[in-house]
Amino acid sequence: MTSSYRPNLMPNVMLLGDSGVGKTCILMRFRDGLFLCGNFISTVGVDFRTKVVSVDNTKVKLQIWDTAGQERFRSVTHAYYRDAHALLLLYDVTNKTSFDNIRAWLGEIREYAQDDVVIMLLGNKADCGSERAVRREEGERLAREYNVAFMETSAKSGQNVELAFVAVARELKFRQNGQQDCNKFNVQDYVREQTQKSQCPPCTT
Ligand SMILES: Nc1nc2c(ncn2[C@@H]2O[C@H](COP(=O)(O)OP(=O)(O)OP(=O)(O)O)[C@@H](O)[C@H]2O)c(=O)[nH]1
Repeated sequence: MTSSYRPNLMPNVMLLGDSGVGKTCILMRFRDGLFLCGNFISTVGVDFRTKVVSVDNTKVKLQIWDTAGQERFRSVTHAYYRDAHALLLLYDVTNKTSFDNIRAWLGEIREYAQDDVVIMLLGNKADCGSERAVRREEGERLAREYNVAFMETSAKSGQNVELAFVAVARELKFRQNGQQDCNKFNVQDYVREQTQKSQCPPCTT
């Protein structure tokens, strides 16, 4: 029956961050499980994809907007902020400038997005160990300062990519159910727990 495929929730999720940080690759990894190595074609304006995720028994159809990081498209992308329910804000851990620019991105978010938008900061390209220019702790500190969730990701290895989208889907589902004030779900705690679990050494008992 078609009704079983009807999503309960269809939030808009936007990908933001400097050009080249990996927004399109994160989306391709999440949606199609693919990574096209070395294939950098800058997004023009805004691109759109959907993917359904299950949160407990709720189907959440994420409507994902992949924006161009290039400055010349800024006025186009600003027009979409207002309709976003969640923002995944990326920097590239091998590119210090992209990290330094996060404060400016957060300023734009404050100016153009809804006050209650869910924001998650992602340090992408975590697979590039030897080229790293931004330490994980720096990302964590910045996220704490702005009171947003944080994790490092890799579109190449898939590290934390699914988790990032599922975490915002969970947060949005709980908010829609009016449970945001009940301490039942907190996206920052959830992300911290889940990333700690994945970093734990294997159990020996
Ligand atoms: N090693 C590594 N490379 C990545 C990763 N994510 C993206 N890249 C590479 O980074 C480059 C840019 O990726 P895109 O996803 O096109 O970047 P973007 O943020 O969408 O860029 P704009 O569309 O210009 O805003 C490509 O050459 C990708 O192959 C990652 O997690 N690890």
